[in-house]
Amino acid sequence: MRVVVSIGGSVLAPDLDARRVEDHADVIEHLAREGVELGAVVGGGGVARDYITAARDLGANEVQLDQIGIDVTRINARLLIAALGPKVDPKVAHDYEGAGDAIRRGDISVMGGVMPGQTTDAVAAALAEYVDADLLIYATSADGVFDADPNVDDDATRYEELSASKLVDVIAPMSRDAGASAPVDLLAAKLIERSRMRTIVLDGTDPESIKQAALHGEHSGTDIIPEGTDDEPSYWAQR
Ligand SMILES: Nc1ncnc2c1ncn2[C@@H]1O[C@H](COP(=O)(O)OP(=O)(O)O)[C@@H](O)[C@H]1O
Ligand SMILES: O=c1ccn([C@@H]2O[C@H](COP(=O)(O)OP(=O)(O)O)[C@@H](O)[C@H]2O)c(=O)[nH]1
Repeated sequence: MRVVVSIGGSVLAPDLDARRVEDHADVIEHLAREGVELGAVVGGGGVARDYITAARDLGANEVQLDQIGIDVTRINARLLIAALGPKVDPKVAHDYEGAGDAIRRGDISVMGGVMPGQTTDAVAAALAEYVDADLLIYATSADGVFDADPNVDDDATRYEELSASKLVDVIAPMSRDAGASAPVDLLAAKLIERSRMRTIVLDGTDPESIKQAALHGEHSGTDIIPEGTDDEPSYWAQR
């Protein structure tokens, strides 16, 4: 089974805490020991937002801000690599071929951002499509996709299940500025739709939830189900 996990910066690095990174690395290593082939994509978190805010005040344009964001995601990727054992590719992959090669030879590959105009959500969706992953997991700071921002609207309701095309509709009105918050970005939603990738969006604050979702499909977030697929995938039934 091949899984791509997107660990949002809000989950891995809201601030710098070695213990939190270690806990996520432990789960990734556990999954690898269970025979799961893994790509991990990490976001920029609070540090990226602080840099982006400061650079915006200094007059940087959105592409320059994205470039700063990408640099920070790659620093966070290095942090996760530092916490992972010998089965990780020690290089932060800067493109999908590099990540795919590492995953195919049995290493865990870690990526950050790759280009302006998107977020690491899109990187994770493209990597999942490129390596023909069985499953894409977004570990973010909200427990799934809601019909409004749950941190702002007390009446926001979580979708237990969404088609990819409905996901696109929910995400489309959200901001695309550097540092914006959304459970997944619009390009990611479009890539999930075209690749028909089975996807889970969950609260990754407790990394155990990533483990349960990857190994058993159990979680309390949102399932993005490819249209026309009703059955549970066979890799979960086998466990
Ligand atoms: N419709 C929505 N459903 C879920 N979360 C949303 C929604 N709209 C906005 N958000 C916000 O998006 C945040 C996740 O974005 P972000 O902090 O960038 O996460 P990550 O670090 O995982 O990329 C959530 O904490 C939530 O406040
Ligand atoms: O391929 C990428 C990945 C990231 N970013 C920039 O880096 C920021 C931080 O990345 P991300 O949003 O994925 O981090 P998170 O929200 O998970 O903290 C984004 O807002 C973008 O400005 C980018 O331009 N291209």
